[in-house]
Amino acid sequence: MDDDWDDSCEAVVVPPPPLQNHDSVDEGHSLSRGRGFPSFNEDDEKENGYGERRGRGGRGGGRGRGGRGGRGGSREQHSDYETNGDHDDRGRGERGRGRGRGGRGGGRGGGGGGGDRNDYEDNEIGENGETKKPVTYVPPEPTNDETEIFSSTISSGINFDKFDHIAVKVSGENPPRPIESFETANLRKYVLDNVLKAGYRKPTPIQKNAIPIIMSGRDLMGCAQTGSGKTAAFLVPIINMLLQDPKDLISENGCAQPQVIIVSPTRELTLQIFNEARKFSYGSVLKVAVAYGGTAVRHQGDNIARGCHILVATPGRLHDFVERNRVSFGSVRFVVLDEADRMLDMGFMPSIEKMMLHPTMVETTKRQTLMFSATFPEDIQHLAGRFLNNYLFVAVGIVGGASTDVEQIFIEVTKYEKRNSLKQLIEENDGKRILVFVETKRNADFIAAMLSEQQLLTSSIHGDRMQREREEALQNFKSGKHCILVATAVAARGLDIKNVDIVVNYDLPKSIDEYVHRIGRTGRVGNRGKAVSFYDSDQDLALVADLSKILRQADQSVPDFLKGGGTATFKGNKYGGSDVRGLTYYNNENFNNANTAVVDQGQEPEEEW
Ligand SMILES: Nc1ncnc2c1ncn2[C@@H]1O[C@H](COP(=O)(O)OP(=O)(O)OP(=O)(O)O)[C@@H](O)[C@H]1O
Repeated sequence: MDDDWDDSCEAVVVPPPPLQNHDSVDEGHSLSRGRGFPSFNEDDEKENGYGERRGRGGRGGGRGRGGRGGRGGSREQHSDYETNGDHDDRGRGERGRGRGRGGRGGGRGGGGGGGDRNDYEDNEIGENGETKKPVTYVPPEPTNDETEIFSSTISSGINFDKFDHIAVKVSGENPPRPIESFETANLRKYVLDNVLKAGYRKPTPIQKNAIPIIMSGRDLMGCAQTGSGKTAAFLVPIINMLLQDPKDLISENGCAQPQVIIVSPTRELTLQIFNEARKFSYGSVLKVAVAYGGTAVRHQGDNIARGCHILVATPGRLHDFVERNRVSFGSVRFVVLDEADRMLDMGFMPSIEKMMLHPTMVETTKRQTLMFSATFPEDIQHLAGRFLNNYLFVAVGIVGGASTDVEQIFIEVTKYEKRNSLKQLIEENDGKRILVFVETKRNADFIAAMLSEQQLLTSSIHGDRMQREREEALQNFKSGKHCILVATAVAARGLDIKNVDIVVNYDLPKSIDEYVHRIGRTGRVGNRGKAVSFYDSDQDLALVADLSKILRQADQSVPDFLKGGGTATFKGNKYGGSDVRGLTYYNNENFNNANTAVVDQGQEPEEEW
């Protein structure tokens, strides 16, 4: 299963009392000052659930962790990518785009026919249909407080208006005109009010284009830089259309038939999209439900069984419910793949195929299929084509390019210098909110413990942590209670966190796509951000060409040690991204001239560097 790789260790989690909102999270779970990190004794780790770890609060952050650190250096531990798929990246292990993905595949067998499970235990279903240990974590109920619902938005920054100068390319047949404003987008009053309550004054380029495309009934592949409003670009028109043309909410024999299925690769991103969907449908009749791994099955199942228009899910948990006959796809009007390139690479493809080809799934021409990401390698676009129907392709700026609002700094280090470099960087940026990416789960714990010893309030998030811990870590970072979050790739994509001042790549990722997503956790929606990456030539040489291309595209200087590294592996170029169908691009400004004809001009040439 793709998204619940760590659930089996959760059998011993004691369900917390229902919490009204995240702010009321029990402080005892804090990871600061050495509390709450997984034991370094592997036996302890096996036997201890979260509760027991908490009980060791008095154990100093440092002792024992020092020993772990020594081992960390010599003992290679694979990342979330390679070992258990963490959220999403198991077995990927590639450098560069579109090549060498492999290793995971397979997905869970069985279940294609809807399954015959109708039980309602808290056990999750394993990869081969086996029943796993029960998971009892019940997440806090989502808030109903209007102010809180609408406060999650990041305020747009000083560069927001510069979005308008980014080249937008649309390809495909009969693209509708982009909208100029939310007020003239023919939105229903409820929806427009919610958009305005969220503080949106002007649509971003992806919203200007995607909203009319979706509202005209078309399929879409949308590519725009990190933090440029892709979520609202699909949620707003979908919610508008559901309200415009309401269909009965169907839930028969406890089996819900959602009209919208939105899938994303990680649990936290799924939860975030769920909250965004609640925001834009606030006050309406629409019911939004969420399903993601690491949480009690029964709890989510009960909510879903009451019927929902919109279901936001991770693929593993979604299939779990499908196999239990709790969800079917017979009423689907929209399927959305967020982080679509990730959802369609080898790791998640089996799950996506299973959903798209499920016997109950509405056929391609009778639903709308929408895919969004900041990165969209061409080989993945090819794979996507079979799930789409005569789609439009929208590229805002360079497909796969980094946000130009992020200043990218590289520091050349050896692996032995990394720790001191990190400490120094944190000292120099006292009080700033810093997100530190590392490659391995073990290292995430080690670095978090090391920083906690220095009295720096630190959380960590990775695939070996229990879901409750993951959500608390993220919440502590979001609320500013902890200034530092140490994360693996599980936090690289999609998370929208206010005031992230600096992203640190303590370890550079294996692929340029992930680099782009990681640094995109800062510098969002027109705000400026900074990314500092530790470059270790022993480890990171294969990424050099891609990094220098990304830097040049963002008009940033390339340090000498990143020059001359061969040919970049990805094809985004200065003049907009490419639609693999080789169709003509219509720039936004030329929409008056864009007619119904589609002219095949062939593939855009790769830009020379
Ligand atoms: N038109 C707008 N005006 C002001 N703020 C906006 C607008 N659209 C989106 N935002 C805000 O911008 C932030 C980033 O949006 P979102 O998370 O949808 O970005 P994204 O493009 O999906 O990024 P990523 O590629 O990292 O997933 C959110 O806080 C969102 O509320």
